[in-house]
Amino acid sequence: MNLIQIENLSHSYSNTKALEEVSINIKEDDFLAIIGPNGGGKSTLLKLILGLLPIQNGKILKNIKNSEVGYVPQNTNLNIDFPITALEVVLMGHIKRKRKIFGYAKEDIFCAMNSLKQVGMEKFADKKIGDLSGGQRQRVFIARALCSNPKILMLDEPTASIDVKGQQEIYELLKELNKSIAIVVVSHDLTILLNYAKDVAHVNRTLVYHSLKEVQRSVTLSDDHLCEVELLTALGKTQICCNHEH
Ligand SMILES: Nc1ncnc2c1ncn2[C@@H]1O[C@H](COP(=O)(O)OP(=O)(O)OP(=O)(O)O)[C@@H](O)[C@H]1O
Repeated sequence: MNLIQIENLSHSYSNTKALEEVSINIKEDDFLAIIGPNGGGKSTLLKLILGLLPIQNGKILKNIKNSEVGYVPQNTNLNIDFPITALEVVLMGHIKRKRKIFGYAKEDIFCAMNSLKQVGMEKFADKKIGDLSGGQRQRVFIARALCSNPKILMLDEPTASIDVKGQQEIYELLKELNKSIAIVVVSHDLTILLNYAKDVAHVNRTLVYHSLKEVQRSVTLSDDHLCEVELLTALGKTQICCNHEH
């Protein structure tokens, strides 16, 4: 089932045309990587899907509620010195939360703990967010986005400034979550493309969609090792061809 249908979406900022005639569907079991050069329009696309920017041209049809689109923004490492625990960060994402005068409602804490459990961080509930590693912190932000039981989880550069081991753990977590939630990741990191994503959308004002299996097959067929530049070049084109010499 299509959870989100995007049809002929265009968006401009004063004189800059950021997106032009972009169409793509997001289905319930998708693991979609959105890649492309700096300034290509990836964040604009994400913001339009999330309703953070008004639609100028084209359509976004959602077969789910807005609250069922979970979002993990970029740069969530900001304000890590703020004295707040992992559990409190997750509670902040609880849309139905009834704030009591002192503390939180029991059912909200139960829900938040459940989200922390989903990302393997329940033992760190009372730790200050600033005392966690980059990878652990990102898991907490994912838990926050899981609070509203999303059908799609959208993440903007989820592994930026996280060490390799932490990145791997985040990807494995996303793979696990993808058993029941569609995952959409904006990333410059090709690991996610090569090992985790099922499909890829290359966004550079226009959008070119590829099934990743087909891309990998065509890129690896002509070579023993996968050249990242070739892969990116191939993804930027409608026709994939990697028969040239190294
Ligand atoms: N608020 C804004 N006002 C004016 N121009 C903007 C604004 N936001 C983005 N742009 C321009 O729109 C284009 C697309 O930007 P966008 O941030 O969507 O790209 P991106 O692919 O997410 O880039 P990056 O990979 O660097 O984050 C760029 O040319 C950018 O300069």
